[in-house]
Amino acid sequence: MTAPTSAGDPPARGAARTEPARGAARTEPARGLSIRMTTPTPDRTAPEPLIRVTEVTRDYPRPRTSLLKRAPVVHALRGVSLDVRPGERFGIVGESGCGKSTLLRIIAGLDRPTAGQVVVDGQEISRLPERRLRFLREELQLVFQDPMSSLDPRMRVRDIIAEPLVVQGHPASGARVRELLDAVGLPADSGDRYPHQFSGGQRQRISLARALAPSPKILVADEPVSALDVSVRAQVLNLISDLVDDLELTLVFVSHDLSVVKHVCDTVAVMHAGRIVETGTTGEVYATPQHPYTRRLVAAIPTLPRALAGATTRDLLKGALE
Ligand SMILES: Nc1ncnc2c1ncn2[C@@H]1O[C@H](COP(=O)(O)OP(=O)(O)OP(=O)(O)O)[C@@H](O)[C@H]1O
Repeated sequence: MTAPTSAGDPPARGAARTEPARGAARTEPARGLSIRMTTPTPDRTAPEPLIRVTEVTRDYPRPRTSLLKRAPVVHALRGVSLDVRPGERFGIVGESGCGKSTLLRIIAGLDRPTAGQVVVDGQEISRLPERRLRFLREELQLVFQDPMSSLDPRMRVRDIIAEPLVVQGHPASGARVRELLDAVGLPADSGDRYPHQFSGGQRQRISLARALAPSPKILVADEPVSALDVSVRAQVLNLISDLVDDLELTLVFVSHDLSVVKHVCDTVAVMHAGRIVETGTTGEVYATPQHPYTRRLVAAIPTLPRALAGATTRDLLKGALE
């Protein structure tokens, strides 16, 4: 990723990458999907990024409070620039209200910037009419925070998963739906059931299966585990990570939680008040944060006391069990 900067910010880190590439050969693909067997290594030398955001601003008008005054404006994004390379796992972190979801919506062509440019796979999308965004609807798929509200409760799971294919005019065979269910670790008969018959983690697996149905190049995830029980978060994060590897996806992953981004992403951009204040590999940003805001975020990551870090549940409950 090329380092984005905003006027007045400390310099963001450069394009140099010191973190080892996530390139080890894998032995097993995600279950049931026909895929290549090696993990993609982010292509640091690719001439063109898959996503290039240049000086994007987004202002939202607020309701007028007085006839005599101009309507106030929320500056949700203030000159954001970033590049995401093919195969990169790009995390965006920052506290609530800093503009993460707005940025994702603009990258996904669901909202338009007030100014600036967004190029996805070589096409400038920010001014394209909806009918010319069809390529984006196929290449880029989204997973949202709350699977219950993003899955239609009246539809069977098989129809939910097939929906993006049907909308795009592609055949949606039962075999393809079963293949996708298998890839996300759900039993084949899940297709006959409804979303409310699944747990939160399973519903997020359904969302992932639906997102993967059109074989996208880019997966965009907006806080995909923050509505889930802590106990299932790691499973869903590992699943996302494996699917991204196995299907050679490019991932854009938003979270307010740095430890979640560290788990999944190789690159991170830290957002604060509508700007990106720091970017770099997750390794460098977490080890040596440069911007004061990043330093505060990193310092706030909860860590177990060293003595407890390697302890088993039995060790921790020892006194109570005896
Ligand atoms: N459609 C809208 N109309 C008016 N203001 C908006 C709209 N969407 C977002 N905003 C405002 O823009 C700012 C950025 O919002 P955004 O949802 O992008 O932040 P976020 O970092 O994703 O926060 P969260 O994690 O809470 O979703 C906020 O002040 C928000 O209130």
